[in-house]
Amino acid sequence: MRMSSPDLILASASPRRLELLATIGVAARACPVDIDETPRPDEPACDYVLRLAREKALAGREASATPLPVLGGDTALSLDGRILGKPDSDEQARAWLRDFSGRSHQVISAVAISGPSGLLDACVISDVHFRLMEETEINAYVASGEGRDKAGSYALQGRAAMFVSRIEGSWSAIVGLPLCETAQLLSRQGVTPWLA
Ligand SMILES: Cc1cn([C@H]2C[C@H](O)[C@@H](COP(=O)(O)OP(=O)(O)OP(=O)(O)O)O2)c(=O)[nH]c1=O
Repeated sequence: MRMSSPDLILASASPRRLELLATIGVAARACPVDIDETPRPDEPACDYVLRLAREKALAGREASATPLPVLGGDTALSLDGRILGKPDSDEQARAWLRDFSGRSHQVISAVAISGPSGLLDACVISDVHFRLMEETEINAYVASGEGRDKAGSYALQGRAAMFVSRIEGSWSAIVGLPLCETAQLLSRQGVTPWLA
């Protein structure tokens, strides 16, 4: 992989989006930003993740002082009109997984890229169906710690794949960054390292 010259700045503290970008040949340099992630009253989930992705990209633009494009992303879940981010506690994670058991919820993922073409963004909604889970499985999964820093308290790319019987949408969006839409936005910002 090309390590010396990044294609863009990733306004994120999480290694996951860096790894996802690397899978499509994009080298990013991480620039962590700190923004308030509290949803506004009655804010629709897509509006919420788009707002946070844009705020991350703009905060990254200010913090990094670089001409490179700056990418922000955000992922949250929607279930019965509630927006779920990362769990506050193991107890909350267990309660959420009980809610997911035997039904579908939505994962909403946004990307925003600040670059020469302005601030471009996209929001992707995916349906994730969980099979019925036993209480012992839920307890063991939460105790594994895998879901602690993940939206909705699970990782589809990890052990939680055991519980997900089907998805309708974008796998990469569910695990943190919609790569199809990201590549299209990057092209519009003049970044196409996969063509080199
Ligand atoms: C649903 C799901 C989420 N996630 C992750 C993706 C995101 O990293 C995280 C959602 O939190 P985010 O707030 O979107 O991102 P982050 O805190 O990891 O990184 P930053 O804010 O610094 O950019 O949940 C998975 O890894 N797998 C999954 O199956």
